[in-house]
Amino acid sequence: MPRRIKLAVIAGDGIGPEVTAEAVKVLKAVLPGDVELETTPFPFGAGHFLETGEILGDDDLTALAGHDAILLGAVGGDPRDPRLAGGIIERGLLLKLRFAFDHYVNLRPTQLFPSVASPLANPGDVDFVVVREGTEGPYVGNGGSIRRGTVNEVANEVSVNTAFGVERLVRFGFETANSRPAKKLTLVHKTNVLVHAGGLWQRTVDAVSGEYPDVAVDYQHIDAATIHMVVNPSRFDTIVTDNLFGDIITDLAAAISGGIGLAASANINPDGTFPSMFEPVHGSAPDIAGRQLADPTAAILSAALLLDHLQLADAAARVRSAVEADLASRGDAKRSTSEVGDAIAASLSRAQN
Ligand SMILES: NC(=O)c1ccc[n+]([C@@H]2O[C@H](COP(=O)([O-])OP(=O)(O)OC[C@H]3O[C@@H](n4cnc5c(N)ncnc54)[C@H](O)[C@@H]3O)[C@@H](O)[C@H]2O)c1
Ligand SMILES: CC(C)[C@H](C(=O)O)[C@@H](O)C(=O)O
Ligand SMILES: [Mg+2]
Repeated sequence: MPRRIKLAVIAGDGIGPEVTAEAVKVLKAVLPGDVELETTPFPFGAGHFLETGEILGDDDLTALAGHDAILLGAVGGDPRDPRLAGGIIERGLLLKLRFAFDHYVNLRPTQLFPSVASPLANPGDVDFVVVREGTEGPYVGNGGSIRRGTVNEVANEVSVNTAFGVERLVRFGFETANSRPAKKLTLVHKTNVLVHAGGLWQRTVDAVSGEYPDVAVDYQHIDAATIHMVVNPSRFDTIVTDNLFGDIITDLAAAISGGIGLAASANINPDGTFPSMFEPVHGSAPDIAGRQLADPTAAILSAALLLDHLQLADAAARVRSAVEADLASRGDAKRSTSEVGDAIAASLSRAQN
C-alpha cells in the first residue's frame, strides 16, 4: 500500500499562490514512488474575505484538522485597505490557525548558503535556528483600549507567558540544540525590563538546562542580540525566544542570510494532535504580486521542513541540496517564480530517474 499524505494547501493572497504552486511542484517531484500526495486547496485569505465575508470558521478548522499537514503561502492584503483594518486576516486567520492547532513551536532555520551573498561584509558561518514560541506572548489578544480616539486614550496589549507554555517551548529548544553539532542554546529576551515574563523564561531555561549537560547556555537581551546577529552571527546556534522577539529577529535573520525570499518556517504541534503548518517567513508582498517576481525558495524550503516533519528526511535533504545547487547556478539573469520552481523540480526528477 502506498503511503498517502493528505496536504491542505492555503495558497492565500498576493504572491502566496505563486510561491505555493512551486512548493507543491517540488514536493511532487521529490516524493518517492510509494508516497502519494493528495492536495486539497482551501481558499482562505484577504481576497476570500473581501468576496465572501468569511475568514475561518469552526467547520473550516475541522476540515483542516483531517489533514496530515498544511502548506500556507501568505495571507494578508494591502495594509491601507480599511476593510482589512485591525489585523482582521492576520488575527482571524493566521494566528487563529496557529492557536487552534496549538503550533507552539515556530521553527525558523537560518543558513547562509555558500553561493548566496549576505549584506554583511564578513558574515562568517551563518547556521542557526530560531525556536520561536507560537501561541503566547503579546500575540494572544489580551488587550484593549479605553477612551479610544481621544487624547486620553489608553491602550494595552498584555504579554501572556505561562509556566506550561514556556517550559514546553524551552524543552523543544534544548532538544533542538542537543541534536545540532554546536549544542549551544541562547535565550533571547529582555529580562532587564520585562522582569516578570523574562524571569519566568530565565528560570525555566536554568531549570531545564540541568537535563542537558552537553548544551552550553547563553543569554542575550533582544536589543543586543540584533547587534550580534549583524556583527557576528556565527555565535548563534539555537535561539529560544518569545513570540514577538522571534517574529522580529527572524526577519533580521532572513535579511543577513540572503533575504526574505529564502527564509522558511514551520509552525509545529510537536505531539501531533493537530496538523503542523509550513509557510515562508515572508508575507503576501502586494508590491510584487501577480508578476512572477517572487522568489519561491522560501516556500520550497518550507516544504522541506514539512518533509522532515513527516519523517521523510531523505526527501527533505534532497530538496535542500537541489535548492543549494540552484542558488549556486543563479547568475545575474532574473528568472521568474515558476522558472525557479521548474529548475528545482526538474533537477529532483532527473535525480529520481
Ligand atoms: N505568514 C503570512 O501569511 C504573513 C507573514 C508576514 C506578513 N504577512 C502579511 O503580508 C502583507 C504584506 O506584509 P509586509 O509587506 O510587511 O511583508 P512582506 O514579507 O510581504 O514583504 C516585505 C518585502 O519583502 C519582499 N518579499 C517578500 N517575499 C518575497 C519573495 N518571496 N521574493 C522576493 N521578495 C519578497 C516584498 O516585495 C516586500 O518588499 C501584510 O498584510 C502582512 O500582514 C503575512
Ligand atoms: C502576519 C503576522 C501575524 C506574522 C507574525 O507576526 O507571526 C508574520 O509576521 C510572521 O512572521 O509569520
Ligand atoms: Mg514576521
